[in-house]
Amino acid sequence: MIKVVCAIVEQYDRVLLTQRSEQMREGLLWEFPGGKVEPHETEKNSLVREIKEELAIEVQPYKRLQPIIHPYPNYTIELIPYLCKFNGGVVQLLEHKTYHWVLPEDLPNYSWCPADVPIVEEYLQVCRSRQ
Ligand SMILES: Nc1nc2c([nH]c(=O)n2[C@@H]2O[C@H](COP(=O)(O)OP(=O)(O)OP(=O)(O)O)[C@@H](O)[C@H]2O)c(=O)[nH]1
Repeated sequence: MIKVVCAIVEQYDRVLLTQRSEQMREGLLWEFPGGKVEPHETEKNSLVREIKEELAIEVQPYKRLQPIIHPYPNYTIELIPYLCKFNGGVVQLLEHKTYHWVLPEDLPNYSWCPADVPIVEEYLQVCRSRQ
């Protein structure tokens, strides 16, 4: 199973989404940015590294949400979401097609990677519990 971490980066009342580029697996679908955890790397270190490599911004993971195990046709991933603070930098698209800063209420309107659908749901619950 491939272990993948993803970042729910919050700034003010919006959250950062990225669209995978055409050449990537799950091309053109939307995701929370992140990537595979390398051996001997902690989940948080891996997430900070991936976000810097892909988007050139600094994030600070502070809360792990419920991991999702999702079988794709040729491999299975464990997708581990973290709520993250935005710690600065300007987003540069080094791998993705595009990005959006989105209000939580608009999250269901995106074409998500299938593994992200329950994560979006849990995040919306987190947002509701804050009100
Ligand atoms: N980063 C990320 N990957 C996700 C999400 N949801 C999801 O199904 N995935 C899948 O998890 C896998 C992670 O691959 P990746 O391509 O982002 O990871 P990476 O940058 O480390 O990959 P690389 O080895 O191609 O450089 C892909 O199959 C991707 O489609 C998500 O929200 N974020």
